[in-house]
Amino acid sequence: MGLGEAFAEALAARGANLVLVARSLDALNALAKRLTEQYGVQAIVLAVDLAERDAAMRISEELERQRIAVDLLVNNAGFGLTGEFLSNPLAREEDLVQVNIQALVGLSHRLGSAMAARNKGGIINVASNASFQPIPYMATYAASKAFVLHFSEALGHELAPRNVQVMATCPGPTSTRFFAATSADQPTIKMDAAEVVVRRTLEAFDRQEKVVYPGRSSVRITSWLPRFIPRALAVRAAAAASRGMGLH
Ligand SMILES: NC(=O)C1=CN([C@@H]2O[C@H](COP(=O)(O)OP(=O)(O)OC[C@H]3O[C@@H](n4cnc5c(N)ncnc54)[C@H](OP(=O)(O)O)[C@@H]3O)[C@@H](O)[C@H]2O)C=CC1
Ligand SMILES: N[C@@H](C=O)C(=O)O
Repeated sequence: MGLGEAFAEALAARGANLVLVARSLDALNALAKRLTEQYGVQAIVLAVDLAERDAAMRISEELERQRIAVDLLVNNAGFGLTGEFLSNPLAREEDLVQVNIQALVGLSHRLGSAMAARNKGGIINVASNASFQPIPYMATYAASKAFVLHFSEALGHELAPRNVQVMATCPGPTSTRFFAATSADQPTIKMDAAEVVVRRTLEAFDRQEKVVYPGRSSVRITSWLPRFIPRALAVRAAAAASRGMGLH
């Protein structure tokens, strides 16, 4: 189960109506049907490729057309690229920036504006344990997640007086399809379950936390270390970890 499906299920279990966004229409429809039947909520499906530059605009226009006001935006969609930066097609690297950063900024701006106007709302942005240091052989991905963390903290400060709560969640390796799409060699035993990561994320959001580390503590420690060692050493250590995961 991906983190997006786990968020959808946990929120449906709390009685929330859902707008589900991804590219895979059949999978979205199957999930919407299951959650509607199981939890009695409404679930609307929007099949959108967030790698397209106008994706956030099209989503917000469709929501306006259907007169849907979003109370909680979960910016979860994202993907990783591994290996040497120069060995990846530039178009894929640019897609990553578009999906992991630009779409998240676009949706935060468009839906965040509507929330601020209503003086009520919430945004959860999915960052990562990769947010805390540069990671050679995952360079663009880790940088995108550093962006998500910093952006969320700053936006949270700006939107707090408008009663819009913003939180970044920083999972460690989690058992989803994420790693299958990369060259990483990551045994499942070392990963957290998506349901646990989502439960801890939503509990932290309920406590009005700004940043949450919903993974196991051994991973959280690796997010502290770079604060206490020279940056060049942190980069070398991250490169060694990447090699350990078979990324180079
Ligand atoms: N798994 C992990 O170890 C960690 C993951 N994360 C982050 O969690 C988030 C969810 O990933 P995870 O569940 O693990 O991975 P999955 O690959 O299982 O899920 C990724 C989700 O993003 C959607 N998505 C990907 N590309 C696009 C696109 N171009 N347009 C629209 N939707 C897209 C996918 O749907 P579809 O393919 O149908 O479009 C899918 O729902 C990501 O932001 C990831 O970076 C953070 C830390 C750890
Ligand atoms: N666990 C992280 C990378 O190694 C991530 O998937 O974001």
